[in-house]
Amino acid sequence: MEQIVSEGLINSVMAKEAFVTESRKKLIDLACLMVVTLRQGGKILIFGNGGSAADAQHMAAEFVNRFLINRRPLAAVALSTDTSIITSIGNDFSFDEIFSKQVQALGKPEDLALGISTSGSSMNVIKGIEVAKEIGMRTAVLTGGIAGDGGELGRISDIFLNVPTAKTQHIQEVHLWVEHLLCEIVEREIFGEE
Ligand SMILES: O=C(CO)[C@@H](O)[C@H](O)[C@H](O)[C@H](O)COP(=O)(O)O
Ligand SMILES: [Zn+2]
Repeated sequence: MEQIVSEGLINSVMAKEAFVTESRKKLIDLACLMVVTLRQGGKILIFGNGGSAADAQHMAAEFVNRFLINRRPLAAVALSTDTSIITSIGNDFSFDEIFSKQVQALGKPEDLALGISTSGSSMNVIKGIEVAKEIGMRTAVLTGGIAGDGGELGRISDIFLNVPTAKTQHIQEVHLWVEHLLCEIVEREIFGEE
């Protein structure tokens, strides 16, 4: 048990370090894309599966309510939360379309689609990003995997932030850290130290 704790700590820290070494600039680029989107009256549509579905709604809550500063709400919607929409699309059409149909319904060219996938290969996230591109939206993804190219999602998105480790749990741990950093940068850029 001691070993599990020690290895978990070391691997988690190493995943963060590897991410920052590779993607510090891309993190800032994505934060800037979010700032531009929100300043121009666009919204951020966030989606992913499992733990990443939880991340999507966690992040949307930080934007709509607050992160560190009391300020006006920022426009963000998690597409992983409406069980009626998700089950009806999954039941009547395909689970692959649970995000793409919502992006079609809500997305506007001035919006940003943010997909989250530790494998970079979940078909419903890929389809969500594809539809966002068709609409003319900005697109970004948080991915993982040792290849470092973000998989299919990395290939089709404007910006991808990849966590270069094979372990899903550590990719998710870094994703949450990155999501909080994005919220902090965006909030400070738009509202300063209010
Ligand atoms: O939280 C975890 C694993 O830590 C799982 O729920 C995980 O998110 C699910 O298996 C997802 O379906 C994985 O999808 P993805 O990240 O590869 O797109
Ligand atoms: Zn998990």
